[in-house]
Amino acid sequence: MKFYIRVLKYLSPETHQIVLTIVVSLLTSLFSVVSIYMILPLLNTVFNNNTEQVQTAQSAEKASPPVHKPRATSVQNIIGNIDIDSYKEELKHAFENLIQAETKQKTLLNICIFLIVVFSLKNFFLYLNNQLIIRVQTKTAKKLRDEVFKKIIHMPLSYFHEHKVGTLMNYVHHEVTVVHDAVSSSFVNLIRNPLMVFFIVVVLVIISWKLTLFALIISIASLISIRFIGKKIKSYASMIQSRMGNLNSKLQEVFNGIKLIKANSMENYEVDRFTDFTNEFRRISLKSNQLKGITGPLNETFGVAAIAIALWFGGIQVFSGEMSSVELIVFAFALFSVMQPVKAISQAYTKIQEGLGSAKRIFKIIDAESDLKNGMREIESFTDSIKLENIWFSYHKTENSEVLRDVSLEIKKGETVALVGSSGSGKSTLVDLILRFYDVDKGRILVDGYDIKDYDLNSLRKMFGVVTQEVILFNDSIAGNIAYGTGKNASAEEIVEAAKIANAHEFIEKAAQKFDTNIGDRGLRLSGGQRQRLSIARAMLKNPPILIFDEATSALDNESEKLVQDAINNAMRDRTAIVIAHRLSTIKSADKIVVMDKGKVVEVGSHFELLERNGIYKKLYNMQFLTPGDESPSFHKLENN
Ligand SMILES: Nc1ncnc2c1ncn2[C@@H]1O[C@H](COP(=O)(O)OP(=O)(O)OP(=O)(O)O)[C@@H](O)[C@H]1O
Repeated sequence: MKFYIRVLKYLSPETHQIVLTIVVSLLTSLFSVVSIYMILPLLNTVFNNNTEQVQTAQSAEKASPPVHKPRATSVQNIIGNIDIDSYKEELKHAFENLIQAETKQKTLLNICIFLIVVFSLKNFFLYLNNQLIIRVQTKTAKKLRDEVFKKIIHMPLSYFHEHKVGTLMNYVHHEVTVVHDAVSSSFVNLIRNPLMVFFIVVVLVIISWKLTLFALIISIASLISIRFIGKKIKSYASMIQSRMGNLNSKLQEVFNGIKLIKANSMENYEVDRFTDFTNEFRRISLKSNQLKGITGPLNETFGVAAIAIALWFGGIQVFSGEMSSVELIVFAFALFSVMQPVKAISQAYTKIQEGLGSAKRIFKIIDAESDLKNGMREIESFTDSIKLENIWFSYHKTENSEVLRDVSLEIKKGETVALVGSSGSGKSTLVDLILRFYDVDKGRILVDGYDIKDYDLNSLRKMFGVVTQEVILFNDSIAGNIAYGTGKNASAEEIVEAAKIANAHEFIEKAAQKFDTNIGDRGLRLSGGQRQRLSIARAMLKNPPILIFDEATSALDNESEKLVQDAINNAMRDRTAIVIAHRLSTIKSADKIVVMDKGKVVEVGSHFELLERNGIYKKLYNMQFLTPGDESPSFHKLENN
């Protein structure tokens, strides 16, 4: 219920539209019922051939054996002071006055015209009603979708490690759609259909309260059984929902790693895994649909049973002269008409339950607290240094899982600091902590003397330009890709200038539409080195005081590497830079080389100081450059320098 109220709160700004929807629902229901009730005078007029003069329902009734008095008494006995029969008579009179004409034929014509008008109005209001519901429902879904996306995108990086991409996509897409459907179902089945049922029941009671009572008992039995099945369906539905998340993740994983799959001829293996998955998915869908399928036939069986009992009981009343045969026909028709909304109401329970389940999951996302608290301090420029003071960090927050242990380091403005060390020694993690993708467990990181936790995250990250090995490019023009993330409208000149610094200008000029060339989905139409240089150009346009290069050249061939390395050297001029590199050749000229091993800083010094120290750096250096038969040009380059 709590969640239902919360979903309703999303609708609350649309109060005027909701009120209008209710009014139109009322009119729709009213006209639907009037159109059913109109059949009574129509049948009376058509079936009564005895007189030339107007044959009204009342006169038809009067022509039948006297039945009202004993019935009126019995109704009064049961419903106290309410004299239903006299209301019924008044209603009939009102109708008859409206349609009565001098001849039977004219009366019939009036009835038919009235019928067309009433049905037209009913359908007009039905259309209006549906349109109003769609407006509110799509607005609610849009609001929810925007909010979920906004929340997710602002969550810290750790959140994305904990949640599969497919599951997150499922929240934004599928779960919101389920709530969207539940909203319309709520409007129709909590407002329009109940009103419709109410009005039809009034008609039924007017015709025969006894028959109505029978039908009501059957309806209640039907509702109870549907409710029971609804619960089962709900649990299957949420199971399918979570599997849908897995499906998205699975597809994402496979298509992103398509190169790896093909290189290892793993297509068939992936097909088998996918087939296992779809088999399981089908099994659950089948079970859920088996249950869903029972709902319809069960409803109809109960509905038909209600009508059959009503007809049997009504027939006996007609035999005993308590009601006319025309009334019985209209009663059966009205009862049949009430079945559809009752059925919809009973099925709505399942739909609304599914919607509430999705709403619950969506609100869990919306309410998720980010463990990275934003600071208030703005940082306009980098003036002094970055200091890491005895920092400890672990991804899993369990004992002995620390990735960084008691790391202290100072990076002064204008310095180029290189991080080296074996794979998994914690270099990238250290950089991620400086960017505050995660918070340190112990110790602190200071930028210009203030803890980075005190800074506003956006303003802190504006100080950095990051170039990583995996370059993320979008399906946009080259210029658009370079300008991404600058937060300003970069001029064409600025973009060209950035491209020049990044050694990218030459290949861009050769492209079909130069800077306007679309680079295709994820930049696949570019070589690795070109992508790297675009990424450097992007960092240059942002013009940050501190640059971070994470393995920026490790995936390139020697020619590309040289171009990218030159671009990096250009970019680093007059800037503070943190460089992570596996190839030691690329960081030889760094002011400070920090050697990391198993999460600790083990050596710090210049290239030659570290070689002299004869420690881990020397070992790494020997491994990379002095292997017999190593023809690495990097080696020659280093030695020639
Ligand atoms: N998101 C993560 N969740 C859990 N553990 C992680 C995560 N990222 C990295 N690690 C672990 O932290 C340790 C340090 O990883 P990190 O990427 O910082 O090392 P690295 O020195 O940059 O390695 P490489 O040179 O191979 O990139 C490794 O043991 C790695 O498995």
